[in-house]
Amino acid sequence: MLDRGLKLAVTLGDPAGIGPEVILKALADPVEASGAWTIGSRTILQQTYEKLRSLDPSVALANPDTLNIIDVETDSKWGEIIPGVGNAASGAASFADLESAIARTLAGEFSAIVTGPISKTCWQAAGYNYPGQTELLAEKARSKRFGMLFAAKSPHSNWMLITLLATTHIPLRQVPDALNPDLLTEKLELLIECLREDFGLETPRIAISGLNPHSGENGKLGNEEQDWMIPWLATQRDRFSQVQLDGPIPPDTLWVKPGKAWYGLAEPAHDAYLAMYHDQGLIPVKLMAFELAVNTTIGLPFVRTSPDHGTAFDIVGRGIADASSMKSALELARELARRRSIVKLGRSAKY
Ligand SMILES: NC(=O)c1ccc[n+]([C@@H]2O[C@H](COP(=O)([O-])OP(=O)(O)OC[C@H]3O[C@@H](n4cnc5c(N)ncnc54)[C@H](O)[C@@H]3O)[C@@H](O)[C@H]2O)c1
Ligand SMILES: N[C@H](C(=O)O)[C@H](O)COP(=O)(O)O
Repeated sequence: MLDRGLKLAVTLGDPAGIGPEVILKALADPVEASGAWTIGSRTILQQTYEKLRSLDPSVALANPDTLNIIDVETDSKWGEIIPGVGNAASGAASFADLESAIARTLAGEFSAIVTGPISKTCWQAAGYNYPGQTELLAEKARSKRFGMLFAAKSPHSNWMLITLLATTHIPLRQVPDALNPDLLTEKLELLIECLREDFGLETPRIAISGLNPHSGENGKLGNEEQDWMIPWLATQRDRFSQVQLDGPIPPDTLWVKPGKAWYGLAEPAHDAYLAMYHDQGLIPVKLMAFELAVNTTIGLPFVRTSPDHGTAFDIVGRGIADASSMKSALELARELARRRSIVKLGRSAKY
């Protein structure tokens, strides 16, 4: 087997959130647990295990005693970690876990990182000024070009819904100024590379969203489409003759067809979607596929996936957190890492 020895680093995310719960639930499946190393507090895993067992002894859970754990205990100077209450201590812990996972992966110890959900507010409380895990991963890996891509496999049709966000963790007010031809070129190039290398789509069909209502309605409802998006797209069509590039498509109707394809009611018209901003792309993704979608960072020298949900502090300790997205994140990480190792083997065989 080519993936023998494939090792995944699985960070707990914010230890006060549902990360530890969804990890124990997902790793209850021996296939998911194989090659997985959790990075974070053993004590938190043990406490979560005992709490969930006390709520429902029949629930399928990995026993921490059977897991590979890289134990990272947080310095007591940060104070106490309180389940369901994110604070500086939980922020410092999730930051330290991720730093450890990145350093170990860059050193060759792991093939991929699967991150539990963190709270950006708690990172800020601990003094870490990053908009999210994506940006820390890119900085540590020295990746200048990177992107936040969501992938979800439809249980109705097996179709993979793939969405890249052109802008990510910035205020909505800043979006129009952040968008420009250079940024979209970078994101489009990354998307095409990823579709080819990670998803095996050599001649992908990509739908590019407009920014304004009705894509600006010929300049009546906004000018970005007329001023630069339409000319930019014409240039990209010349550059990528093997790629179908449609757009700028009015954002309100762009996700109607993928919605039908997701439920198996129509053939998909595109292989991937480029959304202009966070919620433009993620409202449809999470509406269709909250339980299954995976957040993956593209442009890194290693594979990184994460569930699409957050810390869900409101349901911590109740035993009701759904682990499906974490399971999908583990599966996609394995699939992408395996694919990359095959490509690498192929390349080295040629020389
Ligand atoms: N991968 C990540 O690190 C990641 C992803 C998304 C959000 N976040 C962060 O998480 C924090 C909380 O974000 P939010 O409240 O907007 O979103 P959230 O996803 O944490 O919660 C939204 C709602 O969905 C529910 N929910 C979430 N995951 C669930 C699950 N697995 N099972 C059952 N119900 C679930 C929650 O109870 C809540 O009602 C924020 O700091 C945000 O930035 C992190
Ligand atoms: N924007 C993502 C989402 O809404 O699911 C998530 O916050 C990503 O965060 P990271 O950069 O921490 O992966």
